[in-house]
Amino acid sequence: MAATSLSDSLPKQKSIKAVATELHGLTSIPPGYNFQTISNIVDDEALSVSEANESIPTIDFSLLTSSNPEERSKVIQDLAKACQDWGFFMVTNHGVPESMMKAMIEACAAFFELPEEEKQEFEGKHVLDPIRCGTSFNVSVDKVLFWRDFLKIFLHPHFHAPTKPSRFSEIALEFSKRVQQVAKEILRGISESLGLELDYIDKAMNLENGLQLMAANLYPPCPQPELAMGLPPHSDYGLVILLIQNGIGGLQVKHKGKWINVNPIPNSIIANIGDQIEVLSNGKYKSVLHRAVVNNKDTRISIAMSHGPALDAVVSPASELLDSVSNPPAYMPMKFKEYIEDQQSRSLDGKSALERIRLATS
Ligand SMILES: O=C(O)CCC(=O)C(=O)O
Ligand SMILES: [Fe+2]
Repeated sequence: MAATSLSDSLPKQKSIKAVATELHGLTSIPPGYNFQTISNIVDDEALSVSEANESIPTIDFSLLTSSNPEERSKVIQDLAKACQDWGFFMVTNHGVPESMMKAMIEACAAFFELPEEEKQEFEGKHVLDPIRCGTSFNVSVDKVLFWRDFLKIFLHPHFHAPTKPSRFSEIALEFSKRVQQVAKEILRGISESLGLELDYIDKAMNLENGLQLMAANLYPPCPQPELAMGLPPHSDYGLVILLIQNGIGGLQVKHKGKWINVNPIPNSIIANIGDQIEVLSNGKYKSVLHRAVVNNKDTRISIAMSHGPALDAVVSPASELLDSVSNPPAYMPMKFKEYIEDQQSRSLDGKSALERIRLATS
């Protein structure tokens, strides 16, 4: 007889879509979704959302591929500044057609609309299963449930897609190729901005076999948005993450101790630096805490496209950037696959995965 794990014997956690539908018309959330019960007071400075009209910087992607050396060097400087000061930026003129971004969002919306039994076919068990849908973050360890359903798919080096809804696979294949080109060009720019060879990251991280992952997130309207949380503060694994959304806000970025609402320029793509760039740059570019808050009116969908090293690549600070006296290595080398397994199997908690490989440098 096949061994059953504990999670197999527990009742299945309902999707937030199903919970929100059942709540329709009610004014309070089930107690298990109250994020306030676990957020600690020290972090509550974190609850203050900046009133100032601050905005994450913008990078004009078309200049990254410019043949004019002055334009290129200017945008590399802008990129360096955006990575150092914010870790987040909006990418404009990226060349991914608006119709393709819309089609991808609609395909994800249609997936979440599937009957619950049909979605259950894609309920992966292991964090490295190539197609995995579920709710919250990791229900076997989450201390409270998050107001979020997700669909995670590995798109590269091997392409996977759910067989339903019917055009999902076709749309995802086209979208993933276009977005991967944008990510690769940004990573060339980041290499250059760090003073490394243009293709340093490409080679060192074996991007030919790099992991591209789609994480589609669904956040239905919530009757008590101030008590619930879509995704708690976290940084992302990977090198660079490119995110699109269905025009509804909810992403907040922590900047200088305050949460800043991200209001993207229409049709831009939001980019952020992942933990593996923090390691590779030896902390010069830091992955930045962000979270997804929910609202009581609109269903929000976001799609985060994560671009990482090959699963078996070992990520360590680039030796070219190190100096035994002034810049000793600040992170332990770690295989990307092991990093993902570690980060995804615990509860999502700030930058705790990166903390575990940080070295004392003084
Ligand atoms: O929904 C969002 O805007 C954030 C999503 C996110 O941070 C993630 O999927 O890692
Ligand atoms: Fe994230």
